[in-house]
Amino acid sequence: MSLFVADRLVKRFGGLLATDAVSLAVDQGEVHALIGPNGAGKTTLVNLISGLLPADAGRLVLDGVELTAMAPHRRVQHGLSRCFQITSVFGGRSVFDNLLLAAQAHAGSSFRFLRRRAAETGLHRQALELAQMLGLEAVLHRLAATLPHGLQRRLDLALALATRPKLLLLDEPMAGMGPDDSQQMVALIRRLRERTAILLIEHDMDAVFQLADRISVLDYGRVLACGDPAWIRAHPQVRAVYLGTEEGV
Ligand SMILES: Nc1ncnc2c1ncn2[C@@H]1O[C@H](COP(=O)(O)OP(=O)(O)OP(=O)(O)O)[C@@H](O)[C@H]1O
Repeated sequence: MSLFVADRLVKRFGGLLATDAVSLAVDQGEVHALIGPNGAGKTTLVNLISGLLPADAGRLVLDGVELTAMAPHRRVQHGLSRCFQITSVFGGRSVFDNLLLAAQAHAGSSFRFLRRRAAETGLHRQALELAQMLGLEAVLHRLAATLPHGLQRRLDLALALATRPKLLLLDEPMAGMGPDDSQQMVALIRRLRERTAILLIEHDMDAVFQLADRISVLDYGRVLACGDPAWIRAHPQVRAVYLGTEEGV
């Protein structure tokens, strides 16, 4: 059984059917990419999954738990995390403080029964572990706002991971990056799949084809095709949708 299932999701904006009975599954350890031309409905779908938008119909299930009617923060408690295109770091705090605050926010009551000192040590360890995982050890004491773009995006990712997600929604992680930063991000995301399944929305087709185990193509709010990268690359309708755009597959 799949870790995550979206089943026949529907979202209307007035007369526009932005999400037209979309079904999608993500397996444990999988990177599932969602691609499609501008306006295809990718952002709407991710907003339905994270709970920012209510669905008009359909169901969402993560690890056997029905998320459909849950508020966004409760979905996070049940293992869904989202890394936004917009940065969520506290610019005026150090990288380490950001990581510590995120670990603390998630730990919440789970450290309640530990003595204060033990709780602090546990949180410090988690913050350092996140820094190591994302290659941020060298900038731990820098103010987050002074980091170059690529490192800020990595910090964003570390903050999303602090909630120990089962499924991570990654919304254009390569946006605004040059080729070097993008390549480093690809390597990082590849390592993350050991920790969490990933639903990746990305316009950078090189990154998508390097990372995805499976790709779903959205067009006019519907899933046009879903399959492994080789199959998608050869799919005549997918090629037709992308033909003539810079994102040609
Ligand atoms: N809040 C809204 N009200 C009305 N229409 C909306 C709203 N949000 C999105 N839409 C419409 O729904 C359709 C899907 O938009 P969406 O932003 O989900 O596409 P997308 O695939 O994410 O596009 P892009 O790649 O440009 O981000 C578009 O026609 C868009 O204009």
